[in-house]
Amino acid sequence: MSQRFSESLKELNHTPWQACTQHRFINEMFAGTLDDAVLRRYLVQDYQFINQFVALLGAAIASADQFAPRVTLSQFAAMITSDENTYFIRSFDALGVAESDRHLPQLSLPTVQFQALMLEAARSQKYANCLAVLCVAEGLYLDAFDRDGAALPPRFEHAEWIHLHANDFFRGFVAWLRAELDRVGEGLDPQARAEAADFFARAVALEQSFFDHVYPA
Ligand SMILES: Cc1ncc(CO)c(N)n1
Repeated sequence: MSQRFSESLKELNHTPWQACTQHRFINEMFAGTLDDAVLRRYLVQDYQFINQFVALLGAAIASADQFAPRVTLSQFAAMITSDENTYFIRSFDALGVAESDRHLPQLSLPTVQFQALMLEAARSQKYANCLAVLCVAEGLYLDAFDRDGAALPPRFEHAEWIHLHANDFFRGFVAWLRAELDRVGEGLDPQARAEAADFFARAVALEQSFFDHVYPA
């Protein structure tokens, strides 16, 4: 009972969580050896993920129970829609991504499924469900990209993506998200906890298929 809710969810999903944090995509990005075609597919699909992700942040802001979490979530939304958004645009330019693929690409199955999961969490209007999905998306990326003592690769498309998910602001936000899921989880009845746990598990599985699917079969 004393275990943190956020920690217990991570442990329950340990196998797919670890498959993501040790994924070849992350390793190749750190090594600077990632195939441009793989990165292009990833970024084109991820920009569509981010679109719905910002909407999920909006739903978390709307369903939060206090002003303080609204402020923290809004500040994170500000980062995503400024520094992270311009990273995508500059990377699309560097990788020669066509205008149509930036704004209206053909969506892959994992992208469609992830968008649907985020929309479902948003529409539930339950803060805990929104937090569960946010905790996966950001917590998993922190665990994947925040590697002790690892040098940044030379190209900005690789280095900046790593840095966006391994800096003090991001570390602080993920620590806050985990504590917030613990706090909100405390007040839930068993059914609502199970519902949030289910969102968490589905999000982890989708993170894995998202990394997998940018590689040719
Ligand atoms: C699919 C996916 N999950 C998480 C993140 C982190 O925001 C991202 N950019 N894309």
